[in-house]
Amino acid sequence: MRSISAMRSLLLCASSPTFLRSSASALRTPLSSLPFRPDLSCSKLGPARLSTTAGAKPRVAGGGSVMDVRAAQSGEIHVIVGPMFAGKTTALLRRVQAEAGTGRTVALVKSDKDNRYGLDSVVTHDGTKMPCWALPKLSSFQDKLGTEAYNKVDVIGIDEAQFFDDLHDFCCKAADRDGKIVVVAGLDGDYKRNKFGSVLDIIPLADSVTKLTARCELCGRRAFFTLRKTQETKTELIGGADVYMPVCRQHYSDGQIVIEATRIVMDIERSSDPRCVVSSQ
Ligand SMILES: Nc1ncnc2c1ncn2[C@@H]1O[C@H](COP(=O)(O)OP(=O)(O)O)[C@@H](O)[C@H]1O
Ligand SMILES: Cc1cn([C@H]2C[C@H](O)[C@@H](COP(=O)(O)O)O2)c(=O)[nH]c1=O
Ligand SMILES: [Zn+2]
Repeated sequence: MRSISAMRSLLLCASSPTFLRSSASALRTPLSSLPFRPDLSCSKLGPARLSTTAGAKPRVAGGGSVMDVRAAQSGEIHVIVGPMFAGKTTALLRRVQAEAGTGRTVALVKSDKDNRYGLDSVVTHDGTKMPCWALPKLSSFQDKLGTEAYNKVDVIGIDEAQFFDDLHDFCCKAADRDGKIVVVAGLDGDYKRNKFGSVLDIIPLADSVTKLTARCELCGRRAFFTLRKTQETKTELIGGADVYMPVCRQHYSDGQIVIEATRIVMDIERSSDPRCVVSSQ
């Protein structure tokens, strides 16, 4: 009993404003003092990668009571997964744009492994763009921005989340400790339908999880999987429609058979090629 009441006192103490760490929401400042105020047009590319629009809106209205302060501190994690071409990046940009539209300060991050369209922007398969930070790891985000700017960020959008090894730790800290809204988009599975990176590890941390589907390129039904069209077997292989296609369950299975058959034929051709004969000695 004593330990339960001790725990309760600790929790009450932890919810007092003085105990609370400084956070994005607590530090929310007039927009005029923010470092960047670009026009948040997805199709416009500019140097600024922190975005907001007019009239900063507090995450929790009015009050000022302990409960309000605690609620205002509370971060969120929203996860968007699905195969390639499902619209994950489109959904991420829409969400981040909507948040910026309410006056929150947003920052967008992607892995620097994804150099398909340059490193200064997140780009969807149909060409919608938004400026971003391209980082090797998420732990470098705060350093890149500087602590002052980091504290002013309300919403962090992460694209290509499967490429970040430190995704779990970063999301935990950003949402739980720093009160950020974190919106994560990434592949839940790789071309073999194995879990990809740490994306699935953040599901237990999430407020919401959305699994999107694409259209099967072969039959037009809903596509849940990504088929790799080449013989390359390494897990990470940057590419677009040249290398991958979204497929339904049936065409994923058929695709594996075709790819395996192609591999066998190529192996046979290679072994019967006189230039490839290896001495048995
Ligand atoms: N098989 C495909 N090949 C190329 N582009 C596609 C294909 N299927 C859908 N798209 C386009 O890709 C857009 C989604 O792009 P995006 O949001 O970048 O998806 P994701 O991030 O899930 O890969 C769709 O709105 C559509 O215009
Ligand atoms: C399936 C699969 C994909 N990738 C790479 C290919 C692309 O560069 C990205 C996914 O981009 P998208 O925005 O979701 O279209 O991931 C990979 O490296 N390995 C895979 O198995
Ligand atoms: Zn199909």
